[in-house]
Amino acid sequence: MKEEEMSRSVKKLTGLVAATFTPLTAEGEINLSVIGPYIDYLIEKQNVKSVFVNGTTGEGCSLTVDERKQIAAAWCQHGKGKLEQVVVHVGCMSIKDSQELARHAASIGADGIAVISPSFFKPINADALRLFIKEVSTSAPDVPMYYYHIPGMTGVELEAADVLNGIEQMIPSFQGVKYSGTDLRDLGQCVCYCQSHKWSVLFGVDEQLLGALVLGVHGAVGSTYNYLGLIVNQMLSAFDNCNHMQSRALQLEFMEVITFAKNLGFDVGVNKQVMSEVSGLVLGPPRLPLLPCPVSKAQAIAQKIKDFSQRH
Ligand SMILES: CC(=O)N[C@@H]([C@@H](O)[C@H](O)[C@H](O)CO)[C@@H](O)CC(=O)C(=O)O
Repeated sequence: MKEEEMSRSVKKLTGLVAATFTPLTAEGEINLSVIGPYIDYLIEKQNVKSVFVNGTTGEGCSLTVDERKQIAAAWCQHGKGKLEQVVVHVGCMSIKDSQELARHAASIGADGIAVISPSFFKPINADALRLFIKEVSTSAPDVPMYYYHIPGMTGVELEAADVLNGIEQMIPSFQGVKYSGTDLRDLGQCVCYCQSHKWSVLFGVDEQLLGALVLGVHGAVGSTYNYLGLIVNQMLSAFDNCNHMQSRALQLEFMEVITFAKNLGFDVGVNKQVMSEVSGLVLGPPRLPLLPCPVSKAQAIAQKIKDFSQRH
């Protein structure tokens, strides 16, 4: 499909997208039975209707290819008629695994796929990373492709704007970038480049979202929208209505909550337990090397979140 045809047919990815956790049993096996109730919780309790599965929050890189397929299929199947978009993260260390996951995502009707940079053998320049993304996209040529920029986890510091430069010549299905970084100059360059192609820029540092909205990002993908979606949607509305006092107040209060969490230690394993405490969903433990979170720590953070939610 050509770039202009793709742009016409694609549902633009905007607004809040929950980066979902992966439910595991106490024994550490994937637990698909939670996904149906999880979708109902996101929609009914958080007014969040799009998801990003098998990403960082979903411990995607700790799962087997087969597990990732089962999880992606369950989100697509249970989300049919309920969720607006299911975007599947297919990034792996092996390009063959990423291609297999991309093919599978296309077969289950995913609304989009995303890929991080490989991080063991790292691309030496933007050309190499663009080529990697292209070779993955050829396995799902009609599925919108997003580059998932998260240098804090991959250690790949190539500027996202450099990766975007000219990518439309190589990948007609390319539709934007998920920017989980704090370099606002690079982010601004991505916004400019994406605007000219009608692509989406989705920000992934939840506690800094307001700064990115000012630069023109189209939405946000993050872990905290699993349990703070209602509040952050209020912030988005305040921003859209130019109520800067209210949007700033909400963002600063949000930062307080994240600072409290980070001071206690806030990794995906802790975050997963916090989600279980707040939502009542039984998401189970994280997978090694992440360690289970002491319930008391998760409860302290969950209480901060509940207090924040109840104040608005
Ligand atoms: C490093 C990390 O996990 N970052 C989160 C944020 O949502 C993060 O949890 C949040 O900003 C709180 O610090 C997301 O960017 C991750 C993400 O989008 C994903 O799970 O794929």
